[in-house]
Amino acid sequence: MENTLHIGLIREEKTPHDNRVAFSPRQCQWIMQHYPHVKITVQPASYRCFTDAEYSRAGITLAEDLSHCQILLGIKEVPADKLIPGKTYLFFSHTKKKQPHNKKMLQTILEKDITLVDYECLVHEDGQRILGFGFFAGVVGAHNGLQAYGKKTGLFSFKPVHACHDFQELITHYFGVKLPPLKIVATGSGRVAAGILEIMGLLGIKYITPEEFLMNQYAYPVYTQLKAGELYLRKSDKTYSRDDFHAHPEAYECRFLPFVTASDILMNGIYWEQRIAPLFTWADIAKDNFRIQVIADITDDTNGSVPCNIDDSTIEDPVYGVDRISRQKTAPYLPGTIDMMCVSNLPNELPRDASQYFGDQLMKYVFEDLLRPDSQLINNATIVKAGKLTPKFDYLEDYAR
Ligand SMILES: NC(=O)c1ccc[n+]([C@@H]2O[C@H](COP(=O)([O-])OP(=O)(O)OC[C@H]3O[C@@H](n4cnc5c(N)ncnc54)[C@H](O)[C@@H]3O)[C@@H](O)[C@H]2O)c1
Repeated sequence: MENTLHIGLIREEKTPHDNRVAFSPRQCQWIMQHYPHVKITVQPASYRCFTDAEYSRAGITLAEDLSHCQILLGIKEVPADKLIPGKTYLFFSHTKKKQPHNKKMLQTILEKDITLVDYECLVHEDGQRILGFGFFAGVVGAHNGLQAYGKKTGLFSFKPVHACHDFQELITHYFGVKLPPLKIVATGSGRVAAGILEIMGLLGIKYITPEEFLMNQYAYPVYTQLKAGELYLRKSDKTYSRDDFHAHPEAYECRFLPFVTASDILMNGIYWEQRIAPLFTWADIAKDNFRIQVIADITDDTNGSVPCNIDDSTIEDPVYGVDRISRQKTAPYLPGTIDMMCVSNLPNELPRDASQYFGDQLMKYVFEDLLRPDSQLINNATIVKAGKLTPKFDYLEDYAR
């Protein structure tokens, strides 16, 4: 058919290889049934969370050569030598903050007359991002944090999430689990926080208001959640306004400190940047009354909102210790350490569910726009159009040349 729109799902070539994908086999099937002029081709990959055979069984064509496709969908950055001239690419480019390691890629995108639409820049009218993997980062991070506490105390044990086929298997794994009394403080209110709360619900951990959490002890596991409004107050008048906080975070102080003496585990899911005050300081960590033993820093900024996040950890080896006095990295689970879970690619432990969720959001809120010749949503997220920086992103000129 002449006006067929060919979409390709590219193989993730960045190393280490990412196992996620923009559409599952069933989602590809659904799209082709509902949009007869759209045809999807999948580039084979041995490490993708859905196998080539699963795409084949769903009736999706697999092909190494995607040169017939107008639109190519990936997840992570595409190595410069793999970029096909003249195509429209969608992926997380990590270029809008002039990230040095992606400079060469952006230069090549300009040279090869490519159009780059960045998933991160696709936003709803109120400015909220449409696409993200935060929910499953929260799920996996909360699980890993609990697992670390179980290992530290010797009180319980879970299997790693990446050993589960999918989220459904993880849920089954939780049946009959009885956790000891413990107190968890979770921070944030976005997707990551929603994932943390999902695990709290699945394990029957009871919600307690922040005020009660600080005052009481419980004979069963409990958690509280601190959103930005509970975490930060303007120094001048002790109030909180969301817009003002987003614009002037440096004018706000952090109110987390009382929770360090009342919690066993911190699950950190806030949005953070340099101008935002950290949750506590090294001096607080060294004090005898610092009760937190395990920190699942899902936000995961090294030396960021959690000062004792001094390094990234990996899915294979997710936890390290930090000595509270010497501030040095140690083996985990020693007396006197805080045990840190600082994995930056948590959704890769549940790639099938994370991909499926991503594809759902893409289908619901972006796909129709992608098919239109002139969509405001897509235009706003287009960093490069046919080899030229768009006006919104022309501040990247010096970085890209
Ligand atoms: N470790 C991992 O694998 C992993 C995976 C995904 C996300 N993350 C990180 O977790 C953190 C939270 O992610 P998320 O998916 O929950 O984000 P989100 O976009 O769903 O939510 C972010 C929250 O921060 C608020 N926010 C947005 N802009 C802000 C600003 N300028 N100042 C203050 N607050 C602002 C929003 O209102 C929202 O409540 C991010 O730092 C993200 O990078 C880590």
